[in-house]
Amino acid sequence: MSITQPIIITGATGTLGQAFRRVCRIRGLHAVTLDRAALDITEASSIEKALDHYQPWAVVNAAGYVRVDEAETDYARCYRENTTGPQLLAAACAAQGRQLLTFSSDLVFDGQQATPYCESDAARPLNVYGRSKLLAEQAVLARLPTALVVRTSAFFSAWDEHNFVHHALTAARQGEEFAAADDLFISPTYVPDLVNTALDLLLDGAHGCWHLANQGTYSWAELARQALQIAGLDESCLVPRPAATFGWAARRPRYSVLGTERGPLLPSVESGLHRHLEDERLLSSANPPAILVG
Ligand SMILES: NC(=O)C1=CN([C@@H]2O[C@H](COP(=O)(O)OP(=O)(O)OC[C@H]3O[C@@H](n4cnc5c(N)ncnc54)[C@H](OP(=O)(O)O)[C@@H]3O)[C@@H](O)[C@H]2O)C=CC1
Ligand SMILES: Cc1cn([C@H]2C[C@H](O)[C@@H](COP(=O)(O)OP(=O)(O)O[C@H]3O[C@@H](C)C(=O)[C@@H](O)[C@H]3O)O2)c(=O)[nH]c1=O
Repeated sequence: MSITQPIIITGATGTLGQAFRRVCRIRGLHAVTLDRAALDITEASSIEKALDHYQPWAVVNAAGYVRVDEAETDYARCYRENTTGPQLLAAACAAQGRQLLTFSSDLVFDGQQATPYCESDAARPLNVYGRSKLLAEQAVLARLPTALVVRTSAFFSAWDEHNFVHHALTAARQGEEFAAADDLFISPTYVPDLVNTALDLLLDGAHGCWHLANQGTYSWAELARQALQIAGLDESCLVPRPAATFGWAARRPRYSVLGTERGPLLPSVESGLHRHLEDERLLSSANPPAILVG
């Protein structure tokens, strides 16, 4: 790669896209984030135009369709954004000799296992979103075997408000009840850890499927409880409930904890929660560090 060539990041308006922009800035990596208008991943001509214009050494696909329940009925859009998009990106990167990093999910698994899922474990999704992600993995690696496909899960970060931990903390601070599933077990993932490690792997030329999530097995209710405990908030607002009582449209695996046969690369969930709360404190202070803002 030439140092004048950037990384281009799709999905500029989303949680992951914004986190990549921040981390690249912090690390001094030359990166350009592109929103849907600048690069629509479902349009081959839009991809080609962006690649020709920026001549990136790598493309990070942070775009996707994440509304797991709506996907059950909005499946055409879900497949277009989660499967067709990555497939077109992989074909374009293969044609032009560029590297690609794209993201998949713990929801490719059916939850029948009782031990953490590794990269080589059989994937059998239970819902439309999970199927769209599994099809994407297969399509991407078939077209571009050197692509880096990262399976990850259950984002949390203080860098935006669109996540479960933020909602739990906000409810507790406002003295409102917060119901959380106590029978779905997941791998919560602190977005800055994910982004830093995914970039390390990309820079190292890693390829194939990797599981990246913070270490620990949590139900959603346990995740909320630990966040409240670390924040020193009253836990009485927390209402642990079985998932079946939420009336979600999409089935979810009972257990989708991500392990890895490549060696764990991310620290514990507890460490991520401490840093989430520290970031919150810094961002709400009178003079937040410039590097953390925007
Ligand atoms: N959130 C989570 O807990 C997890 C997420 N993931 C994966 O991480 C990725 C990012 O998720 P997250 O940041 O949470 O998602 P967000 O919903 O926050 O962001 C999705 C982004 O994708 C963009 N986008 C959608 N369709 C297109 C398109 N056709 N062309 C260009 N951009 C498009 C959206 O743009 P616009 O604003 O225009 O709609 C938005 O910027 C996804 O692949 C998701 O499956 C994996 C595991 C867990
Ligand atoms: C808002 C809220 C959610 N939940 C549950 C529902 C859900 O299972 C979980 C998180 O809610 P969400 O709908 O945000 O996430 P959900 O769609 O289940 O989670 C997934 O997102 C997709 C994109 C992924 O790829 C997965 O890794 C996973 O994180 O927490 C509660 O228990 N209480 C609440 O108040």
